[in-house]
Amino acid sequence: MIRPEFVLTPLEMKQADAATIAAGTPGIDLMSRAGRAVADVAERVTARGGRILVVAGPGNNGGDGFVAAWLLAERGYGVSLGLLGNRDRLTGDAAKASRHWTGDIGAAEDLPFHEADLIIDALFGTGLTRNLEGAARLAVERMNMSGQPILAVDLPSGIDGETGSVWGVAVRAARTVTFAARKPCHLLMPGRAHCGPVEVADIGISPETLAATGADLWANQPALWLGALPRPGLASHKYNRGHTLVASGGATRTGAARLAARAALRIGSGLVTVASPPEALGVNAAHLTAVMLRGCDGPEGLHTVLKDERFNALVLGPALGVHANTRAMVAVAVQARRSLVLDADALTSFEGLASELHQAFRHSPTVLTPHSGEFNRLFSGHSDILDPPSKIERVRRAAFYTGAVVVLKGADTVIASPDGRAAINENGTPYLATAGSGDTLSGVIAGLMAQGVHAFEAASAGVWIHAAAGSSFGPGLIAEDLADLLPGTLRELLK
Ligand SMILES: NC(=O)C1=CN([C@@H]2O[C@H](COP(=O)(O)OP(=O)(O)OC[C@H]3O[C@@H](n4cnc5c(N)ncnc54)[C@H](O)[C@@H]3O)[C@@H](O)[C@H]2O)[C@@H](O)CC1
Ligand SMILES: Nc1ncnc2c1ncn2[C@@H]1O[C@H](COP(=O)(O)OP(=O)(O)O)[C@@H](O)[C@H]1O
Ligand SMILES: [K+]
Repeated sequence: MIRPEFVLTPLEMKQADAATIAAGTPGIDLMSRAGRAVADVAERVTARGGRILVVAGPGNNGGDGFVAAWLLAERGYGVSLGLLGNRDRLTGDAAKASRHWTGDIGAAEDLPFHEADLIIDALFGTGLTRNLEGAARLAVERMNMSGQPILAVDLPSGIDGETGSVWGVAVRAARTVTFAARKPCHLLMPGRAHCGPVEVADIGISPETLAATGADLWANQPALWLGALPRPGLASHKYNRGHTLVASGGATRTGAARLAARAALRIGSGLVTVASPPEALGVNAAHLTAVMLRGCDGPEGLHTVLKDERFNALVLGPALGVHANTRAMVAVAVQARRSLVLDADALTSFEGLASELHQAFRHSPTVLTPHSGEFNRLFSGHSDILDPPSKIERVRRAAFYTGAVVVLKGADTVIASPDGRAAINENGTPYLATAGSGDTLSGVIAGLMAQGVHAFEAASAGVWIHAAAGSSFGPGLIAEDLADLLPGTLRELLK
């Protein structure tokens, strides 16, 4: 069984470093292994004898750079090293590492970047806490302007390790080597776009040590939830594969619900019904086949429909309309304690009214699927939720506040549970940015919950499967395609 991949914050990484050192591995050994891993990648991508420039900073990231520089010189490369600041100011392991380097030391910003076959960026790693200015900024700008390939040590300098944001300016790396585990910046935008492919080098920090930091953030990959995916048994029948109900908008706003409904059916919900306002029954009937249809007039109608206990998962929101009636339907659904996915209008209807959702979902499995516009509208005025610089923290706080699993969609979708677990998704494609794609996602998640998958696993699996389906199609993707791409994606996953 493949382990789910932990993503460690810089602080947790520091704890794991410290624990490893306390258990008997000297810090300089960790640095030597880190530097060697960098040298190994550099060697792999640069022809023997090529010109390599190492840009070293004043902390331990620079220390890794010194190790890589002397190893590469030993292996026959033409290595030049530039340091930001003064050699005498280096301390600790970085000072120790620098003693191996017997060549000249130039100024970081003055290296002949255009002549490099490879630039190694060891300026800053996880220790960066303020904007790049002066020589540091110049060094980064010149590296980027050179057009030569840059190998980033741990992370591209100028990127914040925890949030993935840019401290004024940041290296655009061709590839990145990080140590022990990826950090949030390798998955979150814009950091991810600065990294290129990221390799994780083993520097002797054990998986147990990583886990002991209490990390509860993962890369959203099948290992995180594959075991929770439903597989129908020999004796399964449609009634024990769940029944998903999707509320439709009015007569001119019915497509979104059908997209969600078809996705719920494709992901394996045994039955799916569209709950339609009376005036939209005709148009819905004209477009539905395997998906069933039922009249449902507003909150009272929903209350009546939900008397049938077999409807065990609900989608509310896609094209439902932004008004008090939508809020009332959410209240009915919460009262009925069904698995619930709230998207689009069901979220926007609570603009400025998020306090009505405080702990509203703690008693029933609920997933909220806002994009960033919906998220900001929903929590407007809640600076404790909107202000943290880390997207992960914002989503976690929204989950704590509402008692729901929250999926903040985008190129770097983050899924967080009220219990603190969180995952970052990375298998999407910009072709998913198309009308109705989010409606499909809500159907996928609800369809999984209908089959008994817990909210966090349903949300994480749903996001990944939706993204994999979209990625398998690529250019020209429209939301109508997505549901029909689910079987291929599922087939791969479940084989
Ligand atoms: N034992 C460990 O902790 C290990 C750490 N490793 C490396 O150590 C790195 C972290 O090292 P550090 O914590 O020393 O941090 P960094 O090396 O990332 O940077 C901190 C240094 O940069 C300076 N600085 C910060 N912002 C600046 C700015 N805007 N302008 C100019 N100077 C600035 C700080 O004063 C400090 O000297 C990791 O990214 C990784 O590369 C690896 O060697 C593996 C082992
Ligand atoms: N650049 C991108 N890369 C990957 N996925 C994306 C990107 N942009 C949007 N998506 C995904 O596309 C979907 C769009 O959802 P949403 O904005 O709700 O669309 P709609 O309201 O039209 O249904 C989400 O799953 C989101 O994560
Ligand atoms: K770096």
